[in-house]
Amino acid sequence: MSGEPPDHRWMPSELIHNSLDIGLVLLLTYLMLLAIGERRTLWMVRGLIIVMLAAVISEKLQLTLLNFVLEKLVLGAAVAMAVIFQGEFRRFLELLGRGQILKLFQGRRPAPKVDSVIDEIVDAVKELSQNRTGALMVLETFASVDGRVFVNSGVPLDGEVSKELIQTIFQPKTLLHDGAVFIRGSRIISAGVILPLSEQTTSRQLGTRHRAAMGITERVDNCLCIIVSEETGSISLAERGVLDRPLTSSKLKELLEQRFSLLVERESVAPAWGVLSRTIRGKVRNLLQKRTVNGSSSNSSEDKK
Ligand SMILES: Nc1ncnc2c1ncn2[C@@H]1O[C@H](COP(=O)(O)OP(=O)(O)OP(=O)(O)O)[C@@H](O)[C@H]1O
Repeated sequence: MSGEPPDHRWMPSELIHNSLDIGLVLLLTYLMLLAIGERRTLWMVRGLIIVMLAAVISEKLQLTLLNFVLEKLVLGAAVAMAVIFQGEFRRFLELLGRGQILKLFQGRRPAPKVDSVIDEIVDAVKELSQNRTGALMVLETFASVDGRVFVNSGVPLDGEVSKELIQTIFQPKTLLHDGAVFIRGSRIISAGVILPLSEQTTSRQLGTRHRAAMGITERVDNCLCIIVSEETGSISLAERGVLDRPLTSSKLKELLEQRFSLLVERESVAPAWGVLSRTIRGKVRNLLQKRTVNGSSSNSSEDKK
């Protein structure tokens, strides 16, 4: 009869059906977690699952307003995560399509540890200093550095930070030894980078390598510069336009552990966040530039009139 209220009681078959449904969703989620395999990302996915469960419970308890809010939250979070983890989704779907889903259960290349990245840099600096090989390194810290601040962005490398790679780059016979190396997290992004020089008057001992380190750190707050002097082998660290020198390698390690560790962890644990934020910032910048160009062209056409 159409006038009868709907029966909200769960039938056994409905219960079995729902359990199967939930079981399959959990299995799919588990496979996704294996595909993602990063600690902070796992927390985010777990957070989403908790919100989803809360939405289901609020629906069962007929808390209409709460359920409405939670459903919208789940939808928004799911869309955001699809954007953030597009790489992981692609990997998951690729493995599924190729019938290689078992690969998810095999170990992934371990993310580089913060300490090991700093150790590699400090070991390289120590040897460069002992051999009196000049070196200049820009290290991104708490946010990404806009490459346009460099006078010349050098040669792209995108290699894992290692003592051997850093030492090789700065050998005087290599084509890349002139200029700075740019390090983001555990990656050497580029070499042969030309930095803007500082206008500050410095000690006569300090030439353009040190002025370049001061110049970039004056302009960019979220970076550090390590300098190894070719003349004296002394180690310096530049931050916000100020040189801390001379440093021992153990002091350098201590300073890097205080300042550099966060970024390395961020890049190795949740690389997708970095990519997403850079993409969004790039899009906003392009949009603003377009608006400025449109604004100035419409102004000039009005002027002509
Ligand atoms: N603007 C710059 N950006 C990046 N690297 C630079 C820049 N200017 C100079 N360099 C690097 O510094 C080297 C020259 O160092 P210079 O001798 O002038 O400096 P310094 O501060 O006295 O260092 P050192 O103590 O090693 O001699 C260049 O060969 C080049 O590799």
